Amino acid sequence: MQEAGAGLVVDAARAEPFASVEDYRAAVGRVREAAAAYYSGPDLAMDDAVYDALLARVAATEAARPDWKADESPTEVVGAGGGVVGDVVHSAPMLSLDNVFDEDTLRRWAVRLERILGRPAGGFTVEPKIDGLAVAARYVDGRLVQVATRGDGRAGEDVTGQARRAAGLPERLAEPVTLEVRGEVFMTDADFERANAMRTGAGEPAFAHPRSAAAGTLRAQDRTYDAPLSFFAYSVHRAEPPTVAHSDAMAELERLGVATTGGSVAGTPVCATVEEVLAAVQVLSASRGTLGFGIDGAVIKADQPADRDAAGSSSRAPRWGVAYKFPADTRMTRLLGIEVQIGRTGVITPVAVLEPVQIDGVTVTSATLHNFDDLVRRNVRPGDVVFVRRAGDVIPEVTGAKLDERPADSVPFEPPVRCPRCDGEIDRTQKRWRCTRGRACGAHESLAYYAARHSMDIEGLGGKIIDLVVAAGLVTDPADLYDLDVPTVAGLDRMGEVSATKLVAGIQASKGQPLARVLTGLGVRMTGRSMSRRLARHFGTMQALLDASVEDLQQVEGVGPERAVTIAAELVELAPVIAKLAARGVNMSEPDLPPPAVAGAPAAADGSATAVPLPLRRPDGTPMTVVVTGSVPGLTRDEGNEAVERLGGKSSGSVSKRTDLVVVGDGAGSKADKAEQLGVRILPAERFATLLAAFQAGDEAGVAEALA
Ligand SMILES: NC(=O)c1ccc[n+]([C@@H]2O[C@H](COP(=O)([O-])OP(=O)(O)OC[C@H]3O[C@@H](n4cnc5c(N)ncnc54)[C@H](O)[C@@H]3O)[C@@H](O)[C@H]2O)c1
Ligand SMILES: [Zn+2]
Repeated sequence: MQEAGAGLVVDAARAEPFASVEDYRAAVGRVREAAAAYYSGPDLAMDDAVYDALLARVAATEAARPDWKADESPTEVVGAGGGVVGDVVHSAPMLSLDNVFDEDTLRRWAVRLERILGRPAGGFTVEPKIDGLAVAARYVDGRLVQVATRGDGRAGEDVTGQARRAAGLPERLAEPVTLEVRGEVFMTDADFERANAMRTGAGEPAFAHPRSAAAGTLRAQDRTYDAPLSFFAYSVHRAEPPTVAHSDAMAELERLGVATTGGSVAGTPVCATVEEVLAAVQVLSASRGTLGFGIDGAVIKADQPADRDAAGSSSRAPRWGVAYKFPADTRMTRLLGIEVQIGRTGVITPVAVLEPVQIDGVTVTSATLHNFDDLVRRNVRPGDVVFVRRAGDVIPEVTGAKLDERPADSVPFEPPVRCPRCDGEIDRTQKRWRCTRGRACGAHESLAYYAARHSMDIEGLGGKIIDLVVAAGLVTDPADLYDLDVPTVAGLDRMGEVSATKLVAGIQASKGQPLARVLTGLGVRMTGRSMSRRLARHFGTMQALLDASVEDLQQVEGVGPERAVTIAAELVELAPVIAKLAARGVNMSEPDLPPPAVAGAPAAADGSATAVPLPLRRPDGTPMTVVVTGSVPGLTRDEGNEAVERLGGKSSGSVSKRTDLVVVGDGAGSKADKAEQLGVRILPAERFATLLAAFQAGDEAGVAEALA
């Protein structure tokens, strides 16, 4: 038997069965309630990840204790039994699909299909699994006469009135044919925005996310507004059995004027082998964030009618097709607060601070709320349970709130009245609010940060002078600094010729600073000094860094998916300033590190060749934690820390039991004492300088001696 629940059973292998029959029954009850809510309208009981996990545990329990199994278990019926049964009886059952969650299981599915057929299948289609609601649409003589939901798979509800408005489901076909089209009614991301604007305009609560918006709209009885809907077909049924391949039938449907999954931006490749299918699934998964509509997986189907006939279906799902589910991209979590962020150009945006939530393996702690209009329109409040979507490499967004769980004492967020950074006026004429001072709003802070000792280290460029040049309109970004000349600066209030000359010379001298400092100075969000150094060393040049993909960025130690996305977005935003800096002759590369490789020497983790193994590594290869205190001959404090990292260590500011080494130089204070108390190894600063010199010269014996 178990062909029907195959997908569930496979996933169940990873799920934990319930310990008691009571717990099992309670879970079945919760699944049924959730499915009923899911298929009947805009409200959700739980997010898909939680639902899928619960259902997997139900299936695991049934596998372990078949004697406990509930009648009509949600694992065995279409839509877990949650569909609303209507009075439109389907011409043929509308089934569910079995699920697979990884490549191996898909391969096993294909092997099983081949065994049933007694030969390899004659090709597969790979379609996007649209995250909407299934409907069947009947055309008689080319006219749309009836649209029904899936219901329990046997009979569904009549939704003709609302479905007629779905883009892609035309009133009339190009030819007067009689057929039934099946497909998914959904909302594109853009439709979702428009729908919520209409809804809140009509005084109704906003939808929480696109799928519930589509479900709510399709089943709305009396509509005071016409929220947009879309449709993609994924199958066609005619009176006579099919003779052409599924892919050809769909192309024909497209020609008749119906939108299909194959005609969408996602496309529907036809694949000869399972390996080709897997490659197509990969491509689809990678494009997930950029399609403009939500998908929750890929649907793989045997393309040939003969294969479909031979494979047949169980009562719940066909054997000739399967859904390759992608990890859920939408989760529910608590909105802890709303922060106001002011960008470099003065754009003011609300940012959601979230209770950490795992989305597709990434811990998400903050998300964009787009703009203040949206915040009002989506009716999201601090304290709400919200829906957070993270699709592909895009910055996570809050799509809406779960209104039935809103705390009684919640209050709407008060948008700022004046710019929170400079107290200036806010321009609210555009969707994206801006500080009227634009780039100048944050200029003081960003210039001070750029000039600071740990960044570009520009002597003489302190807060007062920054105020002067910003107020005079001479400088709004760091690149403008390099255009300052002595006569202009000398003409400023309280500036003499001498100090002007010194300042301009200091600014010009900073052009030679290494890339790591340029990066630090630019203040890329989610990077600090040591991360900037790691990025600079890994990529070597600014161009290589700008060209890096989000995946490339994750090759750098300490850069996870959330940080990589932010860094990539920041670099795009900074690109104009970076180009301006480069045009003014600011160095955009990291000086060569350790000397060229000697045969047989290991390559450094960052890809640069080293002659000598990194000395500040523990036996297991992880970096030693090193504190530099007091002065190291020939090095500034920052350079001392840079040197630690070059030598493979991790520099830290405070001494603890976990510190591996403390470098003690002249002027060292309490840190040296503490190191002694804790018994942490101490290296005199001169020895450290010798170590660095030996390392840079590729002198392995010298390195060993310095550390001895
Ligand atoms: N959050 C909740 O409370 C809750 C409750 C119930 C279901 N769900 C979600 O719904 C999923 C299961 O329900 P379901 O109705 O999507 O799936 P299903 O397992 O019944 O799969 C079949 C459905 O996939 C859809 N589909 C989309 N694109 C398709 C394509 N190209 N070809 C064929 N079919 C296509 C159709 O609607 C079809 O009816 C679960 O995985 C779960 O994540 C969530
Ligand atoms: Zn401002």
